[in-house]
Amino acid sequence: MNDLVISCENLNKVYQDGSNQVAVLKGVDLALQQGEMLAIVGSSGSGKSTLLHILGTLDTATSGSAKIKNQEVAKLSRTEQAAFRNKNLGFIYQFHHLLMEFSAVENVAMPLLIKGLSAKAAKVAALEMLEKVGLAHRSSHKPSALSGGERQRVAIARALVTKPALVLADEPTGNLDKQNAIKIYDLINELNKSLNTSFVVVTHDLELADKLGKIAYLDDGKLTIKESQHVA
Ligand SMILES: Nc1ncnc2c1ncn2[C@@H]1O[C@H](COP(=O)(O)OP(=O)(O)OP(=O)(O)O)[C@@H](O)[C@H]1O
Repeated sequence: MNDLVISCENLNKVYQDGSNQVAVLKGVDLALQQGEMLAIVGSSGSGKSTLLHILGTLDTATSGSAKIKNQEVAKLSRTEQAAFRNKNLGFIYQFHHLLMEFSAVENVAMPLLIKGLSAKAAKVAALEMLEKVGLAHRSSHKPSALSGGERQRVAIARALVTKPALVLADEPTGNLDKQNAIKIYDLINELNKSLNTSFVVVTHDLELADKLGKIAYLDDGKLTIKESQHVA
């Protein structure tokens, strides 16, 4: 068994837009080893979110193969896909999607409660993860009492608390200023090193993309991958 966390071959996605067919992904190949990180860049509408959704089992390709941890995810039933997501994947979005009426630690504990952990065990693990993202001292605060950067840290802790093999992030710093965005990418690098979690991050910002190990350029439905110049 290889250690590929992502293996895509000849992935195609065609949207039916009224009577028009729109080909968004045209024969995308992608391989990522466990622990590697990848930034996906490309112009608006180039298909970055579409690709991320396919990798996240939230959408299916029109044709081709998408394996996550050697599992052809399109072959799973909807219920199996949900279980697969809970076990193997974490998600981070531009707008953190935290539950505003719950504290930071309650937000981070939520995926573990859904998995069936006891409230006590979930809280202990959530506090540990908040410590890793530098927010242990803000654990009892609700999102409304946190800064934008702190909220994104809580969202990262929530994505990682189940120890997923792969985290998929769509413009995770799109809502932050540059200084805070850089801090979030530094944190992603730290967590990648300590947990061996793979990250695939969609961003418009080439400078931030360069902080991850590889950059994939999506253009006219094709993906070109380059090693970044960044030395961690
Ligand atoms: N459900 C859909 N039906 C029809 N067309 C769609 C659908 N979803 C996305 N598209 C089209 O597919 C193309 C790719 O969309 P996608 O959201 O993946 O791009 P993106 O690179 O993430 O863009 P952005 O950077 O603006 O978020 C766009 O032209 C979009 O309009």
